[in-house]
Amino acid sequence: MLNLGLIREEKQPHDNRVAFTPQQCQWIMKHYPDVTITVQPSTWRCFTDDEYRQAGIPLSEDLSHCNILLGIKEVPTEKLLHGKRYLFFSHTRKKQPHNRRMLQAILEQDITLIDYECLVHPDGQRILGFGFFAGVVGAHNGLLAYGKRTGQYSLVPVHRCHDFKELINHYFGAKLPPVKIVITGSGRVAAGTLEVMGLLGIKYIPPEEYLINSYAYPVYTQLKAGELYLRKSDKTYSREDFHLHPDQYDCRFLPFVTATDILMNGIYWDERIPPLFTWSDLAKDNFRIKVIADITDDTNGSVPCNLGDSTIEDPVYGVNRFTQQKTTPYASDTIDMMCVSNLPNELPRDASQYFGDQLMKYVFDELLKTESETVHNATIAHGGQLTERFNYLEDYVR
Ligand SMILES: NC(=O)c1ccc[n+]([C@@H]2O[C@H](COP(=O)([O-])OP(=O)(O)OC[C@H]3O[C@@H](n4cnc5c(N)ncnc54)[C@H](O)[C@@H]3O)[C@@H](O)[C@H]2O)c1
Repeated sequence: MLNLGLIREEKQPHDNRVAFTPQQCQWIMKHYPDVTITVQPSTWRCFTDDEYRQAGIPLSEDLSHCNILLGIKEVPTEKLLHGKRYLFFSHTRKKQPHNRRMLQAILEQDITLIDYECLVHPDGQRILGFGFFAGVVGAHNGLLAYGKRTGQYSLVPVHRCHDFKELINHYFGAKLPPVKIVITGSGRVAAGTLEVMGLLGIKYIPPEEYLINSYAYPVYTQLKAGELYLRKSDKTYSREDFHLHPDQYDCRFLPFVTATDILMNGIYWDERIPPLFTWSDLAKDNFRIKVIADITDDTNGSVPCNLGDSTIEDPVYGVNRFTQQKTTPYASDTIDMMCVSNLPNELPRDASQYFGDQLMKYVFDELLKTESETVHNATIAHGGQLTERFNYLEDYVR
């Protein structure tokens, strides 16, 4: 018998997402007679307690009978239950200082920690992530900001919509000016931005044509890593080599800054990868980009004028192109930056459903097995010890 518990998100500020929707819970209980699900009540979850109740899913404050507890964000140490098997995003594998105490408590309390982020397919691709809806919301927010800046159209903020379906209804009849949009990346985030392009009927143009032509209707192009980076020595690109030695590559984004109104950035980035452009490029007269939806969202990262996160309530700030200072947006010398770090929380019902679908498809049966390589490889702590794979965290917890 497997007793699953969906825990209430306790980390501040409260996250509104959940691992399984009421309908998904119902489906699981119907198809897996040996599995029960109990939901800890919550007033801030995107699905209400009543929605679970109506789906026939029991609610209980006490989850001590559960053998697996599913959350989303880190669990405050005082809320951890001794000896349980937990799945959530622990953000400990890079030795994040703010989660050190939590991992220590997990070890002290004999808890098994399986980290969603470490669950991967055999080819190394991550199984779970919220990137798709980050891409959807980020693209929408970028367009909304451009509409505010130009005064040419207006869009409803996503977080005012009940769900994605309602957002799509708002797109009916939306007419955009002949704007040029560049999308970077090819992962889940990029897929979400492409979804919005499709829904709004924005036309795809190959990069070479996009660079030299003007259009009487809205268009976008997409730059994947292979189109963005070239090895300095021989002007080639190999994915494997780039991932190993990104510092040996040049970035080819610059021509696009003179041909683009909105940048939607969804490319993977770390410190060794060259940025898309520099501050001095930004100060030049021919720098045409007016709005950047930096969905990747690394402060001073692939987009150097990302000066830190913005919030769902106040998603856009301005950056003065010459003084490099943060200011109010939509002024003549500003580039307007959308740098929300928790975009999927604007569409929590859909983001949760998508997450639950992936969890169901690729992880659930693994959890039921006594031995699973997928689960084993994502297990950070077990029986009061770090697992072999995560032994490198020893100095972090000691
Ligand atoms: N703002 C938000 O709310 C939000 C939400 C989710 C994700 N994100 C960020 O967006 C970015 C993209 O996320 P995603 O979900 O599309 O990722 P993804 O895992 O779906 O795709 C990442 C892409 O980067 C490439 N990649 C992976 N490892 C790489 C490496 N070492 N070097 C170079 N390229 C590599 C992959 O080939 C893939 O094409 C990430 O930085 C992520 O943190 C932001």
